[in-house]
Amino acid sequence: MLQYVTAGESHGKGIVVVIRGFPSNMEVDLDFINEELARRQRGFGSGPRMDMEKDRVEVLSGIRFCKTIGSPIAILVENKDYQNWLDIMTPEGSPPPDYNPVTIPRPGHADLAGLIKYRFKDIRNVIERASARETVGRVVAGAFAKIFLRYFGVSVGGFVESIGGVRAEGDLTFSEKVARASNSLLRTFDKKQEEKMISLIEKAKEEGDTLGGTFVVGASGLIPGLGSYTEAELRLDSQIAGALMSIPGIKGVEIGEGFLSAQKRGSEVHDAIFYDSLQEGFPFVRRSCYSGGLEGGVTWGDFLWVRCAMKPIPTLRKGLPSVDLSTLEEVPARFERSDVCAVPRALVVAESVLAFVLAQSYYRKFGGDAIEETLEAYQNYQQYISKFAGRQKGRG
Ligand SMILES: Cc1cc2nc3c(=O)[nH]c(=O)nc-3n(C[C@H](O)[C@H](O)[C@H](O)COP(=O)(O)O)c2cc1C
Ligand SMILES: C=C(O[C@@H]1CC(C(=O)O)=C[C@@H](OP(=O)(O)O)[C@H]1O)C(=O)O
Repeated sequence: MLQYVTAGESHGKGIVVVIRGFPSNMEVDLDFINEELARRQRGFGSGPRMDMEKDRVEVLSGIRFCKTIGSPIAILVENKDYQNWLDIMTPEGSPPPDYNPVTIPRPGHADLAGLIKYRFKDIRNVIERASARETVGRVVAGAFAKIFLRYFGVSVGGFVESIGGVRAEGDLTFSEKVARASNSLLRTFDKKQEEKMISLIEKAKEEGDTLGGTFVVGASGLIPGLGSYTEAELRLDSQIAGALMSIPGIKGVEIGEGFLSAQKRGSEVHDAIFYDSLQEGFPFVRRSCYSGGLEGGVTWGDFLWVRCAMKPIPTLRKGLPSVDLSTLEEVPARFERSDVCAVPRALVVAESVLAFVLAQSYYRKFGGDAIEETLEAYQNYQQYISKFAGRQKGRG
């Protein structure tokens, strides 16, 4: 079973991720993992913290001479900002005499709910772990997953579709959109609309406000048969939705055109099946992908896509009404250094969690202690898939 766990506070020593279950002998490109971390840091609308941090992995275990050795992989990514928080984030001693606990919760953040739940007096304890700084660990795990998926010819990507209601437009394929988005400031594919989005973010910033948006993530090169309809938790759509929904700020996930299809007739949204004898490998093709590439919680092969909605950032410079819990007075919510819009950064996190779920489903299907064994099982399955049409013919 492929799994990971992250640990670490936003202003603590660093973020740690422990990943278990990857087979041995997998080539690990640390430059690629560091580039994934850098991608998570970039994106118009980010706050000043992203100029301060230079996220890079320090491998603590599980890799030798650029290859996995089958043991748990432990990685540390240091927080540069820790140096400015030593006396506040120290695991030892007690708070400095002039330290003021945080007592004004921000609407939209975990502050109040976390304070109540964990019986704290200082919201700082909540902020530190609820912060999306933790997503550093998810991107590291996702980068390993992307490396694993490459062995099977799978690539994962995405693009921003809208910010604050301004939508990118263009009749392009998924991969064309991903390619165009990859070197744009907001990771979107429509230059013209991007300018409008940037102005919107600048205006929100000036006015002490924040913005959210939507993005699409997907994968290509998939085999048919990942996931299962046999048990609720094995459905790949539920695993993907759960993983994406766990990203801080993500409030909506739809598989393919989930919400649009609710307004249409079946004949308009179910992806018809065609037989193309010239198609190599798997000849049953679809000419549309409203379903997002999943039926019954199982991939039908090649392509899969999902749309996510991110709410506006909860920390507003012009704080919404809140209550100072130490006086019970109504006061504006505290402002603490923050992003204005993190949709392009959240997209990188979403790619990572999607990659990890897909890596889990490949590993569940093919297993193996060493990557050679995983590939052997995969090749057997590929052979079965390529002969599938021939075997079925005449059986009806
Ligand atoms: C990449 C990324 C960056 C974020 N940056 C901030 C930020 O700077 N300030 C903030 O208040 N929230 C930020 N958020 C969102 C909060 O972490 C999130 O809204 C909060 O943890 C509450 O969780 P919920 O929105 O899922 O309910 C960010 C989220 C992501 C994914
Ligand atoms: C640190 C990151 O994002 C942080 C996420 C975050 C939040 O509340 O989620 C609040 C801000 O934290 P800080 O006030 O320490 O700058 C963001 O910068 C990061 O993405 O690496």
